[in-house]
Amino acid sequence: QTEISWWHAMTGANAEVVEKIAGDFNASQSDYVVKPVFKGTYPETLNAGIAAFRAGQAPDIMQVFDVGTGVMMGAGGAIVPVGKVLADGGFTFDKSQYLPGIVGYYSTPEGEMLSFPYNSSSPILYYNKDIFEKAGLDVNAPPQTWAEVWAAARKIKESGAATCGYTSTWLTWIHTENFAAWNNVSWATNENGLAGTPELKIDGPLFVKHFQELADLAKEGVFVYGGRTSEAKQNFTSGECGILTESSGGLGDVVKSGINYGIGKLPYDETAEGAPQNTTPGGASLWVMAGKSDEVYKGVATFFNYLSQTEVQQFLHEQSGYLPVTMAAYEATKATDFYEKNPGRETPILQMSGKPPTENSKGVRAPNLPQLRDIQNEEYEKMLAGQQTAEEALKNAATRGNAAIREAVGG
Ligand SMILES: O=P(O)(O)OC[C@H](O)CO
Repeated sequence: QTEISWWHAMTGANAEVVEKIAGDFNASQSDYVVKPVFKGTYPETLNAGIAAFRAGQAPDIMQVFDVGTGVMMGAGGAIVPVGKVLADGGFTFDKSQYLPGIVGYYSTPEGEMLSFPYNSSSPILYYNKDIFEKAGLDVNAPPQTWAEVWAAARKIKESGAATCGYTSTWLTWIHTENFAAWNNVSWATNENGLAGTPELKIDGPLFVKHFQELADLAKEGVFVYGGRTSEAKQNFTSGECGILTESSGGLGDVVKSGINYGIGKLPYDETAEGAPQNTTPGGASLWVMAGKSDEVYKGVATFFNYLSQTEVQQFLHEQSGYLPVTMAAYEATKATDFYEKNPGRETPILQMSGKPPTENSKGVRAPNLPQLRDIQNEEYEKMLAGQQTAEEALKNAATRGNAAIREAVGG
C-alpha cells in the first residue's frame, strides 16, 4: 500500500468531514492510504508547507487557502498541476463539469487546472433567532444591508437580548475582498490583480465609510472582534453574539452547536450602485507537491477522482456548507428536498453565480496576498483598538500593501 499524506487546516465539523472522506476512500480500495494531518490555521498550514518544502519534506497533498493561490502559482517547480496529475493517472479533469467561477479561480490564464477545488465557500450572514426574538426583531427577516445589520446589532445590545450584537470572521476576506466584489467596487487595479500586478484601492470612500461604521460599533461594544481567521464563529455558537458574518463552510459547526439559527445573504451597502453583485470563491484547494514517486501521483489522481464523484461532493456540501464543486452534485442536491428542508443552504451558491462577474468581482490575486492580509489585519486591529481612524487604517493598509507588492515583483 502506498501512503499519501494530506496536510489540511480543517477543524471541528470540517475536520470530521476530512476524516470521513479519507476513511471512505481508504476503505473503497486497497492500493492507497490517504493520511490527513491537521497543521493549524490556513496561514499556519501554508507556512508549514513552505518550510517543509524547503527542507525537502513536503507532504504529497497540501490544502492551501484561496489567497495562497498566487503564492503557489509562483512556486513553479514546487508543485505539479492537478490537470497533469489526473491525466497521467489515466483520468480526465473535465472542467465543464465544475462550477465556472471556481474553475476560473484555480486555473492559469491559459486554462490549465492547477489545484483541486476541495472546499469552496462564500460568506453569508448567520443570526440567532432566539436572540432576535428577545430583541423584538423579526426572526424571519435577516438584515440585508450593512445599515440594517448595524441597526439590528444595536437593538440586540441595547435591549439586553445579548451582550454582543454582531461579530465577524475574516475582516480581510469578508469586509475587504468580498465587500468590494459584492458592492462592485475595485479592490485593486488590473482586475483585482487577475490581469496583472495589482495596485490596491482599498482606501476608497466606500471602504472608509464601512470600516468607520465598524469602528464606531466596536467602540460602543456592539461589535465584538474575534480574530483574524475563523475565531469569531465561537462568539456566535456560544450565544454571545446575535449576528455573525462567516464562511458558508462554518455551517457544520453552527449546526453542531444546536443554536436556533437562520441564514441571510452577505449584506451589501445600499449606497453602492448595482449592489449586490456577486461574491467570490473562498475556502481552499488541494495542491499536489513536486518530487514524489509515480505511485504517489497515481494514488493522488485516484483520490481526486474519488473526491469529484457526485455522492462525495454532495456529502461534503450538505455536511459542511462548502459549495458542491461539480454541477452534477449541485443538481443532485437540488433534486432532493435538502434546500427546502434547510433554508438558506443554497444562498452561497446563488450569491456566487447569480450575476456574471465584473472586473471587480472575479476574485483577487497578488503574489503575496497572505502578507497583504497580515498588513490589513494589523491596521484594522489598531483601528478597532481606537488608535486610528478607518481612513488612516485603510490608507496605511493600501500604502504598506502596495510597497509590499512592488517588493514582491521586484519593482
Ligand atoms: O473559512 P473558509 O474555508 O471558507 O475560508 C475563508 C477564506 O476564504 C479564507 O481565506
